[in-house]
Amino acid sequence: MTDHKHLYWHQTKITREQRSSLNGHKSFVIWFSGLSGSGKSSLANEVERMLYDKGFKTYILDGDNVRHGLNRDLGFGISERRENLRRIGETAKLFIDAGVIVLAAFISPYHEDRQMVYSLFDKQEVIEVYVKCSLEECERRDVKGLYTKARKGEIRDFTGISSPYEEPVNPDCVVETEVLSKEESAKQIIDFLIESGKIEK
Ligand SMILES: Nc1ncnc2c1ncn2[C@@H]1O[C@H](COP(=O)(O)OS(=O)(=O)O)[C@@H](OP(=O)(O)O)[C@H]1O
Ligand SMILES: Nc1ncnc2c1ncn2[C@@H]1O[C@H](COP(=O)(O)OP(=O)(O)O)[C@@H](O)[C@H]1O
Repeated sequence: MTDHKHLYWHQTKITREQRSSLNGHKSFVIWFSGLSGSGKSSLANEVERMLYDKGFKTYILDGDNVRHGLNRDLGFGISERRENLRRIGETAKLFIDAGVIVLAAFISPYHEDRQMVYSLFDKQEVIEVYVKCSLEECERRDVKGLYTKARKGEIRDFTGISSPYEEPVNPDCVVETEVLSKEESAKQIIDFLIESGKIEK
């Protein structure tokens, strides 16, 4: 374990409040959790486009992309998924401090790990979105052909097949991507952000 007792927190001259005020909006994280193929990336991109069009500063953190760089050393075992989310949480925190709205799209399959990530933030800084779609439909979509490979035993610990997905217990939004179009799903989230006072119209 690294010894942190000789580290000191440096207070910056420009505060988060000043950055928010310059941007003209609050910063927070929208955390999209759901099975592979449930629609996390598509939805995060659609919501980002809508926010961008309204002039908000945004950034997407996405499972596949982050695992190409920052988390390229991590696999899909229980402890590696946990470390994956911890690093992403800390990264999201930096973006929030910078005044940016973060859209985080990660399977984040374990209840305990999601709680660990959310505990890094103030309660009002995190919105949990459950991107809900049945395993059958995700497999039917099989966007990247991963379910076929997982069924053949070519991918270990694949969520929904050989690794668990624990549904969010009390999410702020449940988006049913099997029923709604991409645009309707994104609009549901934008409406929630407005109703909950996170953004103005
Ligand atoms: N074993 C296994 N299980 C699940 N997913 C796998 C696996 N191996 C590779 N992939 C690809 O990695 C993407 C999920 O990464 P995440 O960082 O979101 O996963 S996690 O939150 O740490 O569980 C996931 O992306 P999405 O399909 O966008 O969810 C897959 O493309
Ligand atoms: N309401 C919806 N929201 C998001 N994606 C949807 C929706 N309806 C259908 N889809 C489709 O489901 C697939 C989801 O893929 P993707 O966004 O990569 O999922 P994930 O990031 O969860 O793996 C895309 O082909 C997308 O067009």
